[in-house]
Amino acid sequence: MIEVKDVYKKFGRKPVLKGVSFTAEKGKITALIGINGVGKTTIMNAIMALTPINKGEILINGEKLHKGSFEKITFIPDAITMLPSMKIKDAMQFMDDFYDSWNQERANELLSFFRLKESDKIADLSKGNTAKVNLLLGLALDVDFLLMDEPFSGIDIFSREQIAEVFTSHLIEDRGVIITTHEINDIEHLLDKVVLLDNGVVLKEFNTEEMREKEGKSVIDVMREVYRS
Ligand SMILES: Nc1ncnc2c1ncn2[C@@H]1O[C@H](COP(=O)(O)OP(=O)(O)OP(=O)(O)O)[C@@H](O)[C@H]1O
Repeated sequence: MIEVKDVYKKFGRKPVLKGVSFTAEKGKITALIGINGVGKTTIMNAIMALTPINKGEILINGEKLHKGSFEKITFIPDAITMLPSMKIKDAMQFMDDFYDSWNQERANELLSFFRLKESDKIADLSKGNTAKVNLLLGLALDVDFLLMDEPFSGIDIFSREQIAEVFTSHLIEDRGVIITTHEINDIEHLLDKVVLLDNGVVLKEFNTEEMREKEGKSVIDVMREVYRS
């Protein structure tokens, strides 16, 4: 489980996170949702220890992030900054050399699923195909938790559907996923839990199935209620 406990973060004098708490479990997809600038990426960065927090605690399977944690958790950022000068096959080799958890079989499956060619240079790919490579490099790691920041950003509807399909086929198994997205419609049916953020705090955290069954509300219905009140 990932436990984010009462996390505070300021940039200069500007408070961005003001006591954020939520959990994300293995085998489930948890979505962090909120308007631009609410602090979703900051939370992802804090979980990965890419940005220091001012107060609070973040635990992964009950432990603070340490060197060994990077074999348990991986982050797929929204812009591929990794390995642009490489061909896809060299990027895969790099990942294999770097991570014990690299799973080449899964990488090959994803490569053919996305119809990517391993001889293609990453820098020459379209935005959608770059996002797919990004996803492939993250998903082919056998980790417990996967953090994905805006995997649908700037991607056409067909590629979005393809990526959403990967969520069900390759992603979950017994892994835990935290995703940030503005494209709720595409993946609402895949989400197990939603964390709605605003103004540096969690406004509401709910289980999507329970919400549907007990209150007959979709994620969008709850968002309308929470953000318009
Ligand atoms: N390194 C930084 N230095 C100063 N301010 C920052 C830094 N990183 C983020 N911020 C500010 O923190 C706030 C939250 O940013 P963040 O990127 O976490 O939001 P977000 O919810 O992911 O937004 P979006 O939906 O647009 O991706 C913003 O006001 C942003 O300008």
